[in-house]
Amino acid sequence: MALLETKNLTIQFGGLKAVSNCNLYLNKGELIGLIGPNGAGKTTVFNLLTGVYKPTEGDILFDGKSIVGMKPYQITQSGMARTFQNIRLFGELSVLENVMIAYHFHAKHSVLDSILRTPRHFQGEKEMREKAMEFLKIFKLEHRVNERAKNLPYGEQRRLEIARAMATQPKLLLLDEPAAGMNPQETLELMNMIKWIRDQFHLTILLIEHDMSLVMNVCERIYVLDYGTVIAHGTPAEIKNNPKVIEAYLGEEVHH
Ligand SMILES: Nc1ncnc2c1ncn2[C@@H]1O[C@H](COP(=O)(O)OP(=O)(O)OP(=O)(O)O)[C@@H](O)[C@H]1O
Repeated sequence: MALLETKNLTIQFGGLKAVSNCNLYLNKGELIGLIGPNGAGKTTVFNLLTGVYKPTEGDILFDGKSIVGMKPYQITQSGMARTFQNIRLFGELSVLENVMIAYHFHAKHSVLDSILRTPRHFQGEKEMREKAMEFLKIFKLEHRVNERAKNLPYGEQRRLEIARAMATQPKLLLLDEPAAGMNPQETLELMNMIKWIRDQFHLTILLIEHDMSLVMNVCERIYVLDYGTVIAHGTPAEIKNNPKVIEAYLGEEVHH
């Protein structure tokens, strides 16, 4: 069964259809790429999926239920997490605190427990800290736990953002250009890590990436957007040889 399915998803900004009749489906456990030239509508698709924008037309089914009209926090609670193209961390907070904040979504102790400092509060905090540490280890950030997020090198900030998204215990993880600004070695490590967390946590992942060669190596299927429309969909091998895709990317080179 599809974990996520969009049906004729469309959004119009003034005269511009940023996303037009977009049909995506993601089966449970798949790692899917969403690629396309600059301005193709990739981030807008994420904003639609996460409730930042409401579609002009169409539907989004998550785990079989429509999520159109739900608020972003409700969508997060229902099991979808994302990272952003421009990193959004709490720069002044420590690495550990950044992850613990996300974990609060699933906290078993209430705010009242925290205010009253009940035993449940301390137990809850302890569990949260342990869970957060687990994710930080996976993302090789355990040596940074007490540093302020803003002082981390760029590649580590990107990994921290993913660790934080993971702490909300999502079923679906949306990653917006996770390797942007990383060097080839960091990129390779990150891609291996993404594959690993997918397997380990039985996650489904949708990954936006500008660089085609990069998604080719990790994704099982790829959707290609151009001017808001899906112009191609298939396995990496199919996408690589698709004339429409080649044209869209060649066109981009001419324009830049
Ligand atoms: N809130 C908005 N209001 C008006 N236009 C918007 C809005 N958000 C996005 N757009 C437009 O929608 C189109 C798609 O933008 P989007 O950021 O989704 O593309 P993208 O594929 O993510 O590009 P990039 O690779 O550069 O990040 C662009 O023309 C953009 O200017």
